[in-house]
Amino acid sequence: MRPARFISLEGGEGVGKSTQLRALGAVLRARGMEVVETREPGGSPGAEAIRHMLLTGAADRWSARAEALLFAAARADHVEKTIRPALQRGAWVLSDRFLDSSRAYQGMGELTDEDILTLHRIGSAGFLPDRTFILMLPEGEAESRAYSRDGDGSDRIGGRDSAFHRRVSQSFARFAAIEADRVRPIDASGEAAAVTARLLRELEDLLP
Ligand SMILES: Nc1ncnc2c1ncn2[C@@H]1O[C@H](COP(=O)(O)OP(=O)(O)OP(=O)(O)O)[C@@H](O)[C@H]1O
Ligand SMILES: Cc1cn([C@H]2C[C@H](O)[C@@H](COP(=O)(O)O)O2)c(=O)[nH]c1=O
Repeated sequence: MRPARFISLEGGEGVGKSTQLRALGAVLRARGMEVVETREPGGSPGAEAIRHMLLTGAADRWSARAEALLFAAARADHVEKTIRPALQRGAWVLSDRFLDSSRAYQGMGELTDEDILTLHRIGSAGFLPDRTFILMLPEGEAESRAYSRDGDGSDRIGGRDSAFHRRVSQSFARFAAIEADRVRPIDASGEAAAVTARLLRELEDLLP
């Protein structure tokens, strides 16, 4: 029997991660697999409480260092309480964002990529997904998808300026280029069903 797998979906705001996570979950369940759909920040009661603290309030509510530590703490709880137990009982776990979001959002300013990886080693023993998909979409398209969903209301981090979000997207693209074994770029344009088909092609070698 093939082992349970941990898959993360990553990318900037509005690229279609949540939509694809649900679609992928439905396809895998139709094959008889147990699937746990989860998200970050969040995915366990403790991490959901931290999510609320991270995504609400004033833009300067947290310093860059406090913010990175809170994401790492939420992830530690998520891994321990939700992800590892699900994998141990044989379920596949699909997570809407994981470590690479911290690397892309928190690891390119006051803190470096190495700092974020160090926090992850401390918080979650360096636990990594078996495969990570980076959903890629031209900037304007992602923005208009997010706008059609949220209007002007975005969360504390989503509301940062477009230069910030451009750097985030560039960081994600870099991870896909330099960590090609784990991290796969996926063209997120076109119909949702076409994107799901691209994801499944890139997952085929791991499927039972
Ligand atoms: N392939 C697609 N074509 C057109 N619209 C789409 C497509 N996929 C998703 N959408 C729509 O775009 C919006 C953003 O999608 P979704 O919430 O899945 O993105 P996300 O990456 O999870 O966003 P965020 O990180 O900001 O939460 C939603 O309104 C969704 O219905
Ligand atoms: C995991 C993680 C997330 N973020 C940011 C990215 C988004 O702006 C929000 C999460 O909102 P979503 O609608 O659920 O995608 O949080 C981050 O900055 N760092 C992280 O590690």
